[in-house]
Amino acid sequence: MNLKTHKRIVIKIGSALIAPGNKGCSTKYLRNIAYFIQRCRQQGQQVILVSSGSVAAGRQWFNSEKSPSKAMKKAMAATGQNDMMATWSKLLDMPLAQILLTHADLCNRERYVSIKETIEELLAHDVLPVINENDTVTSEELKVGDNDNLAAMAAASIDADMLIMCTDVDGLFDKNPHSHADAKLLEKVSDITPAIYAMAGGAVSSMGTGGMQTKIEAAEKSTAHGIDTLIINGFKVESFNQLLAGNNPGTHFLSNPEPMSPAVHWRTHTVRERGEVIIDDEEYAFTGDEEILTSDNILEVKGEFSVGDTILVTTEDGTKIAKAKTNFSSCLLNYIAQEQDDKWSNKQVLPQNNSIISKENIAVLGDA
Ligand SMILES: Nc1ncnc2c1ncn2[C@@H]1O[C@H](COP(=O)(O)OP(=O)(O)O)[C@@H](O)[C@H]1O
Ligand SMILES: N[C@@H](CCC(=O)OP(=O)(O)O)C(=O)O
Repeated sequence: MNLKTHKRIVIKIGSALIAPGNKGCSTKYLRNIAYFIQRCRQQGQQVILVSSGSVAAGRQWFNSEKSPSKAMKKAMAATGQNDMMATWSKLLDMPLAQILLTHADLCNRERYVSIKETIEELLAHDVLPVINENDTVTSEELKVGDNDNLAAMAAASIDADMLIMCTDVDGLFDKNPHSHADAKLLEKVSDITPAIYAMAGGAVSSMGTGGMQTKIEAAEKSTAHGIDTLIINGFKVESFNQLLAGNNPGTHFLSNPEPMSPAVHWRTHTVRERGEVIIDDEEYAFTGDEEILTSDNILEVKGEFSVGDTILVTTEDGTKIAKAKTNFSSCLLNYIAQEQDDKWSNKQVLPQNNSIISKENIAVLGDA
């Protein structure tokens, strides 16, 4: 792992670094990070910042009980976002651009392309993009929910080659270091298996969202796109010195040498499925030009979806086969599925050999 060989770096900063101790924004830890960003840019590298901390920064202005309501958190975010941007502006001698996103923005192909084009333009003009989730407008359905996954989705959208997640511990340990004194740091992870996920303890720092679980999810997304991914301790200046010296100061998740195509990656790792089609368990070829999945194959349809939505294709035993764009609505597919159950009905609802899913950019899933 050598930072210097990377050209486009996404750096994600956790809340505890922005507003340590819940006392509003502080420059205490951000100075080192600002210096690191400046050095990267001097070396000719492009940097994109994903900054958490709006809720933590805004908290001081609210008479907040221990666990604030969703509405109060949104109000804190709206207040703290301003302080957070102002703090970065104070530390970074460069123009900054604020980009507030929701999951719905990233799932919509037109908006996704628009986000990518805007960031490309900002980078071409040496403006530093600062991304956060648009907490004020999010709902359960619309939100990413944590900035680790948001950073990975953003990194993939702009074809970054490195993602650095700065947090309050040295990296991924084999168990939560806060509750296990004998926890050992993993320096390199080449395969993100269920055993790696099992290392993430439930605990999250007092200010963070998602803990190690969401960082591993993010690493799975970004490495699949060919992005080298690091978790480092953002409290320690030494982490940044080591990075600049070309060393790995934390946990390095190795990028996949054979990354997915960007469109397949988007469908697999950014878009959420709106429903599910359960098919019979014959073998299907999800590549090539042949007809792939016809109405004859449908056993059951779950959820409500429209033409063009992304759906999950599974078999009866729950095996996930693919994520793909549907050519038909759930309403029509449900009708067809029911017609097939009716032995006396011989209705031909769809032309034979009419594929249920679009043949473009099918994401074949691991189980297939
Ligand atoms: N296996 C593990 N290795 C390291 N940290 C872990 C592990 N399991 C759980 N954690 C927790 O994850 C926390 C970091 O995540 P989080 O609080 O969400 O930080 P951030 O705000 O930087 O995103 C650590 O403080 C630690 O309590
Ligand atoms: N959008 C939220 C950050 C959510 C989040 O993921 O926080 P963290 O786990 O500290 O990176 C905020 O600005 O407070």
